[in-house]
Amino acid sequence: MYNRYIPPPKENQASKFPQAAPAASSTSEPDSRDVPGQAPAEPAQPALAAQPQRIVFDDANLPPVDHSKSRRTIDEQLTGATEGKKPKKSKSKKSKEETKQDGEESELKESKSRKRKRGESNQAAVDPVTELPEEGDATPKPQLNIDGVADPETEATNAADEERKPKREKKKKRKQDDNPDTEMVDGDADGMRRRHKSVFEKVHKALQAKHDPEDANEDEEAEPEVEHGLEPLPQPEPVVFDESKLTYETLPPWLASPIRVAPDMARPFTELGISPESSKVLESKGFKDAFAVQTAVLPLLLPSPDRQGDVVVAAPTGSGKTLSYVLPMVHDISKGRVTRLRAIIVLPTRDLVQQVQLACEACTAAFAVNGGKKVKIGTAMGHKVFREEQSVIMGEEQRYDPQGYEKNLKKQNTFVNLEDSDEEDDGFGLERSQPLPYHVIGYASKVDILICTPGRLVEHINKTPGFSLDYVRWLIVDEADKLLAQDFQQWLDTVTEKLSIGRPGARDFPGSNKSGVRKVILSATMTRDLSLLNGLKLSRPKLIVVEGTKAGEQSLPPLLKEFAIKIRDPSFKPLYLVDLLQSKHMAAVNQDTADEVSVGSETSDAEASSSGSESESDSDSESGSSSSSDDDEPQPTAKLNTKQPKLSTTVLIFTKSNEAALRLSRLLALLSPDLEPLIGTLTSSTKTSRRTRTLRAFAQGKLRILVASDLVSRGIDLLNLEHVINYDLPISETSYVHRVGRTARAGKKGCAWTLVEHAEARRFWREYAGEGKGASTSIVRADKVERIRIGEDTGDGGFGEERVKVYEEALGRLSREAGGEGRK
Ligand SMILES: Nc1ncnc2c1ncn2[C@@H]1O[C@H](COP(=O)(O)OP(=O)(O)OP(=O)(O)O)[C@@H](O)[C@H]1O
Repeated sequence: MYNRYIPPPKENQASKFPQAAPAASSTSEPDSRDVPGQAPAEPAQPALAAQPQRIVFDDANLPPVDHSKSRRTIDEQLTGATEGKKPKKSKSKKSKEETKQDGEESELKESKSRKRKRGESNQAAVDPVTELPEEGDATPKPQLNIDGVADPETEATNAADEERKPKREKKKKRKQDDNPDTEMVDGDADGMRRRHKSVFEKVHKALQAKHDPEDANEDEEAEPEVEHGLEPLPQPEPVVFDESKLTYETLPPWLASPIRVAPDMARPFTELGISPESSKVLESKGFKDAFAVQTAVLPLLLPSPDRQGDVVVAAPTGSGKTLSYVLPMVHDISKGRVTRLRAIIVLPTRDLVQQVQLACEACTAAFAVNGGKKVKIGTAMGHKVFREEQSVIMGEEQRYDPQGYEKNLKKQNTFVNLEDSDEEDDGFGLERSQPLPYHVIGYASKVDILICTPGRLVEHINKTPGFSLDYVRWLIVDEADKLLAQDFQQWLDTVTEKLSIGRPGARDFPGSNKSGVRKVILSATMTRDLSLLNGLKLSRPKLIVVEGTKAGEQSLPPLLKEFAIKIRDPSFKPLYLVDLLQSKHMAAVNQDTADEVSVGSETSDAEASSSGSESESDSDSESGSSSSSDDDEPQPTAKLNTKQPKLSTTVLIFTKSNEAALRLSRLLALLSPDLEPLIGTLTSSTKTSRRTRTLRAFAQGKLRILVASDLVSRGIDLLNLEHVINYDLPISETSYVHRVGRTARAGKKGCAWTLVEHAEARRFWREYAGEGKGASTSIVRADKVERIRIGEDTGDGGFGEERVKVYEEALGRLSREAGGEGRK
């Protein structure tokens, strides 16, 4: 195919159109749109004025009208020319105008006589506006200005039409001769219509040509056609849009060009600026070498005169992000003497608050050596009564202040009853002490680091007397994508506002010229949404990512193996789960996993039993909410497993809701009583103290199976957890990444199993596994997801009769218990 040569459009092409567009003949007609007060083209005809349809504007009732604007707009529409160009008229144009004026005069006379003949009955001719739409185009209207008077500027462009007038006159005459009757009634109107029509067509054509240069060129002076050979004309290189690149480049440089760290990188802490003494303590706690993400983050956060910006970390689950910020933060604070609130760590759940508290405590010991300050750590997460929490994190201090002392003394004397005064009831959880002479009672932080949930932090900011962020120089936001997406009580605005003000010198970093607040933002699934990140008001941020991932991708731990199990009949899904738990697949995958646990030894452990019977409420007696360890509990009529199951590994099972977790936990116990003592339940409605006990029992190996809602899908570090089972499909790729990331942590192996129902298969394979037609996933993984067959013990895709019977009995019992019937 060869391209046709198209001459370029002439520059002044558009400006020619007005000249080509003739003025409507109606310029010489009096018009119904005449506005009194402006000189009409000719005196109004009394007969016409009597027409009932005619709209006559009365000067007295009308405000003065400035039509110049609308006229200009209309003209511009028509001509495509600006006013500035209008005065440029050619000589020939001028002479044409003169000719036209003569023609106008004669036409005016002719028109007058026609009108006299026509009389009052011909309305259409009276109001040309009603005729104009006949052309199917509103464009002609502008041929008349809004006063009904021909626009002189438009008139000037009508010379060409005037030249054709004699022809039309002749034609009209011929027609009149042919049909004298018509002429009597419609002749004038028809004549006008034809004239309008021809004008409109030309204008229309001109306007079209303006938009379609190809057509316009046809009317133009023909450019000599350039003949080409048969070879195609040289074409520019086709532009290939690399969408990923485009998206990437829309990010600011710090997000688009992150600092990349190899996932297998490891270095001794001493090489990263941690003293040998501190490193020794860390080693004794199990932290021998720094993990990859720590090797990148520590140098950026440890004291240094040149590296001072904020840090954003996007690294896989279990890669050691916690230590990467806790170490430098504690290191910095341990250099001080006075206890002030220096750091805030914000986390989405209480369990994570407690977990990070343990990590902080491990590190405080490491930096308390060599005379460093023993950093004090507090938590605020709403697990205690507010006043109690206040008294844990804030305390009174006697400050020498004679002037303040006198002032307070005067104030106190003005209150008759101090007990009732507002002054006394300051909402603080401590009994107020009496000030020493010449001292005032102030409030001071009892902790250097506060680990908290966002809602509780805001409460303390708003309600706890003396609670201030004036000295805070570290703000850590862990699981940032979650915290930024859900703005609990507008916590971020509240905190950033407080951090933006402060006393001079209060935020100075010891041993550095840095002053201010260092922000460290972390997640395994870090958002690149700038509208969210902007809320953090980061200063000169740097992004750390683990190599192998691009913007918007989230990588799984390298030693994680993933499996998918097809569920042929969802109504038997719990049986598939039981079969998986009792299959050879549920084996230890790491050498150092605790020895095989026999059921008999576990049942004797009181703590495991109590933890295993986690319930949704505080009451252990609440039905349907726990896998009770009552000895006298009757067993299902037919036993599923005659052999003693041995679970040599640890399993975390995710369900879609609290309710589902509780039901499944109970059903598992009913279907497989041998497993019952090993099962614990974790849901968001479980009391914090119970959750803590369950987690401890699991860490000790007393519990081996945890059934949980998504409460523990983020951040929770379950020691030696080897298998994660997605009993219910997670709601998103992000949720999948966090759930399966509870295993294969800290360089260990782990397995993730997903039960996939037929209706979910498409979504799972495309969006989560990234396989099949139209696959699209943000998840980066070392190996493909493997398909595993489980259950279906009859070989025909179903379960044996005996199992189905047991199953139905268990379901029946579960529903009776849910209906209020207690456990026997
Ligand atoms: N240098 C280290 N040496 C040995 N173990 C480490 C080291 N750093 C961290 N760990 C351990 O690795 C595990 C995972 O660490 P951490 O909880 O910080 O991971 P994470 O990256 O925050 O994961 P998530 O994104 O799931 O919250 C923890 O058990 C932690 O104690």
